[in-house]
Amino acid sequence: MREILKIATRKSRLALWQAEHVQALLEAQWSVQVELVPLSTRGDEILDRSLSKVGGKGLFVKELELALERGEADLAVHSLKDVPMSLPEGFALACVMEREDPRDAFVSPRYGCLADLPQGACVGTSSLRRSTQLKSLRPDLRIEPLRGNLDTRLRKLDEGGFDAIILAAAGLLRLELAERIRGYFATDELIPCAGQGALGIEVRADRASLIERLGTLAHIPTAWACAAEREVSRRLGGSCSMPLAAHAVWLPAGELELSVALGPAEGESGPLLRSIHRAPVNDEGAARTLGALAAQALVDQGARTQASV
Ligand SMILES: NCc1[nH]cc(CCC(=O)O)c1CC(=O)O
Repeated sequence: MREILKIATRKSRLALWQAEHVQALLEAQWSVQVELVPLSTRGDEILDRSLSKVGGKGLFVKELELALERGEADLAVHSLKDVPMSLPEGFALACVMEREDPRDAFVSPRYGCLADLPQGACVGTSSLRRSTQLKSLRPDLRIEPLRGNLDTRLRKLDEGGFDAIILAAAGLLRLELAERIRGYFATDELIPCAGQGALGIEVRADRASLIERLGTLAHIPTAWACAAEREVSRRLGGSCSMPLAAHAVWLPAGELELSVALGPAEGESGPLLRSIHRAPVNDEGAARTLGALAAQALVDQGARTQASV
């Protein structure tokens, strides 16, 4: 009988797309049958409050980890940016896959880009990272909360609640909603979140042979870039209540360039701190060292570290 592998996934259209993507790759590469186990998570259920107030990134992955723990699923496919910097004891990130477009996208029925928006226009986003960077680009804008899965957010835009909204391009591209994108923010203008656009596969840490086999899905340039980005967040005690942006790009000759930005904590005022670092990177350790340097530069500029989550 063929081996059966089960993928735990959230039920949103994007999560299901991502799980089906991994399902197709695994079925094509290994002689296995792959089934999806769709689950509801607290992050999907709580829609009326800002995520930073209700417990952060872990909300999207907790239920999936329970399914792994109970043996009801073998792997969980996550948007890497929703995965906490330190996984709970007993779990491991088996691989990071090739990144989709990491940029943030400008979505609007009327306007082509940020510069087109009239004075005081209303932009929807619930991401502190996006709102602090937007305010620094356009202090006049009114930024209003916008939660829910991609379809919900687009519907709220269509209902006329906002002049524009900002979404990760990756999600829109995966769901074939590219025609909604009016423009892309350059990654040094609106710096993406650590891991944006990449998928991570989580397993139980005791599944050594599964972890080894999943190495075939890994994309090393993405994995190392994301290792640098995630290290910044880990060093600063990253949770999503922290308006932290971290994005690394490969330069010719194997150099990695890491851009970071950190805004004031929610409800506080202060400057948007920024820093750029670059180093030759030949392994994951060197990528993390680059991340640690960038985190230290933010601390030197006055960033406070939070208790680790
Ligand atoms: N925070 C929710 C979330 N998690 C992953 C994506 C999009 C896909 C990705 O960045 O990998 C999104 C939507 C968004 O931020 O617009």
